[in-house]
Amino acid sequence: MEYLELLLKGLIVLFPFAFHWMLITYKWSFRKIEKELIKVLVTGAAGQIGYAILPMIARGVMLGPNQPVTLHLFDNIKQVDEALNGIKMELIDAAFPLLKGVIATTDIVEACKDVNIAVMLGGLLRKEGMERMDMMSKNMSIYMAQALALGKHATADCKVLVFAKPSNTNALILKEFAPSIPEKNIRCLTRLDYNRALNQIAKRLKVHASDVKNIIIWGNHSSTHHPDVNHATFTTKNGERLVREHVASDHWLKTEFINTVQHRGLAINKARKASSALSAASVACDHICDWVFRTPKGMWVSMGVCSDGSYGIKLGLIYSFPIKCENGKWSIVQGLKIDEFSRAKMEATAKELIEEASFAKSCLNEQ
Ligand SMILES: NC(=O)C1=CN([C@@H]2O[C@H](COP(=O)(O)OP(=O)(O)OC[C@H]3O[C@@H](n4cnc5c(N)ncnc54)[C@H](O)[C@@H]3O)[C@@H](O)[C@H]2O)C=CC1
Ligand SMILES: O=C([O-])CC(=O)C(=O)O
Repeated sequence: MEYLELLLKGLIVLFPFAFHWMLITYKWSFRKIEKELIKVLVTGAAGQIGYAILPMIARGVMLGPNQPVTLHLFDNIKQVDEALNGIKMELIDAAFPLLKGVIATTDIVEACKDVNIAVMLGGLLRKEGMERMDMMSKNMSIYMAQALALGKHATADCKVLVFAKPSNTNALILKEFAPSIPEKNIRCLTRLDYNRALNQIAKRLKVHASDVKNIIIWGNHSSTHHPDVNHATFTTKNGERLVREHVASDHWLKTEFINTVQHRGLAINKARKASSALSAASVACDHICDWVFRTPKGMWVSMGVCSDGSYGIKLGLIYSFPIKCENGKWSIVQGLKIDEFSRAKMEATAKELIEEASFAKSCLNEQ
């Protein structure tokens, strides 16, 4: 009887503590499920790629199925003001569970406010008869202005992915004019070239693209980039095999393969009379997903990043390298053997980037 009384008294004393503890654990378990909101800026959002990528981001393709997002849509041409609002209405109507808000604006400051990720699609496409240098100089001043706004208004660790061409050099300008954003966070997209190369090899070997890995895209996202298969492998029933040995045609690898990959964008442009929006949007999600989470074990991808001098590439150039990622951090895959053929191609594409960079500098000095 005494024991029972003692136990009862003990329970009465302990109950408020136990209840409090239960409340805290309950709140914590909720916090674990509810991830912090990520704000994603898409510039040039009223364009072709914008229309393809926005629903992908809202559906969790880029940042995972549990990640709530707010989308910041920016486009700067007056006529697109209405189009932007139309896209906003569509995004709302689709009722994506992860989409917590949409801002559609032609004001770059409002667009950049506190964004965690910036997908830079905005820019001028080269029209027929337009000089490449003309297109480049116009896009460079656009990137300078947007870099200033991003540097001032985005979050300090904002991750930036540049699409708009010349994408490596636009990213370089962004790096120069947004010094508050760590240079490790400024990238350009060469994943499309990478995936295109996987597909050409897969077709040749009669396997699926997902069975092929570790091709490298070196250099510029232009027709000088070099798709290198010297370290690439593919999966068979009997284990991994070297692509180069099984293709068994150096001639094909050095001519048709490279040429097809380098000019695939042009071929699609000719066929569609528009850029490769669907595939570009999809691989941009692959790029950011790998960057935020990780590249699968034993596998690398290609991304345009700021050169640290690896493989003899000029320090500071935005150049496509083999990249591994883990938990938001990335590194250039080191120690790969480079043959004479690849070395010459890597230098040629670096030379083009050096020329673009000095052209950019001269354009910006004139302003
Ligand atoms: N790196 C890559 O792998 C790829 C790059 N691209 C490039 O991505 C860019 C976008 O392609 P699309 O969506 O097909 O082009 P698009 O012409 O359909 O859209 C571009 C959008 O940018 C907007 N824009 C123009 N000037 C702007 C400025 N100053 N600020 C903000 N927005 C501005 C336009 O109003 C338009 O809505 C192009 O430069 C294209 O060449 C395309 C495919 C692959
Ligand atoms: O030329 C374009 O706008 C499209 C492009 O970069 C590509 O498909 O690789």
